[in-house]
Amino acid sequence: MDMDMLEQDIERVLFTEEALRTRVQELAGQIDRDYAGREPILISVLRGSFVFMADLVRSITLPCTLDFMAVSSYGAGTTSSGQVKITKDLSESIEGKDVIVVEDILDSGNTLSYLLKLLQARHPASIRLCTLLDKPSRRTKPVEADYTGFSVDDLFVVGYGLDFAEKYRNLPYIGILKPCVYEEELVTAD
Ligand SMILES: O=P(O)(O)OC[C@H]1O[C@H](OP(=O)(O)OP(=O)(O)O)[C@H](O)[C@@H]1O
Ligand SMILES: Nc1nc2[nH]cnc2c(=O)[nH]1
Ligand SMILES: [Mg+2]
Repeated sequence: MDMDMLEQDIERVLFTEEALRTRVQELAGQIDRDYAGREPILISVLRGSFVFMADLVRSITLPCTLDFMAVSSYGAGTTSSGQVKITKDLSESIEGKDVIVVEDILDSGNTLSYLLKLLQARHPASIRLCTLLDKPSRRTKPVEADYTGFSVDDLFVVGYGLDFAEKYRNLPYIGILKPCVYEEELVTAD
């Protein structure tokens, strides 16, 4: 599947490459100011946040370190199973550190409420959440981000790390899929 074929599945672009670049740079600027004199550790929640993380850290000018954690609750569909699975834990201790959790999207809050609790129990000096996208209307768990790129309506979005059935993560922008794409996937899944 080449990029042209991926593009054909997109109904509408919500955030262009340019809009994402500008906003990610602004978030990095806020983090630079808020953490001046400190050395935060940024934790990317895989897989969705890998593109955002890569762009964000390259715009942060402070010394910082990185780690990765893999969590999954969506399976192949567009709704959360509600069960969060840790498929890869951190490589380093976060005790006494200033942690910034980096996510692509905050939706029901299931993933983050589970993860933030788990990380709090490891006694970091501080913990903040930076999410590129927030869908506040979908929240079932009380999670709030400290840094938010954009708020979005209740639409299933793909691209810039975000997938549908593991595809579309490599699109450089964020958009919504044509309804026929979901229908095809449902037929294939039967
Ligand atoms: O607020 P929630 O309703 O929990 O949804 C948000 C989470 O769902 C997606 O991850 P997913 O579990 O699909 O795994 P992925 O990152 O590997 O795509 C997304 O990357 C967030 O981590
Ligand atoms: N790709 C994708 N994953 C999600 N996980 C939670 N919400 C979303 C969404 O809108 N798109
Ligand atoms: Mg994720």
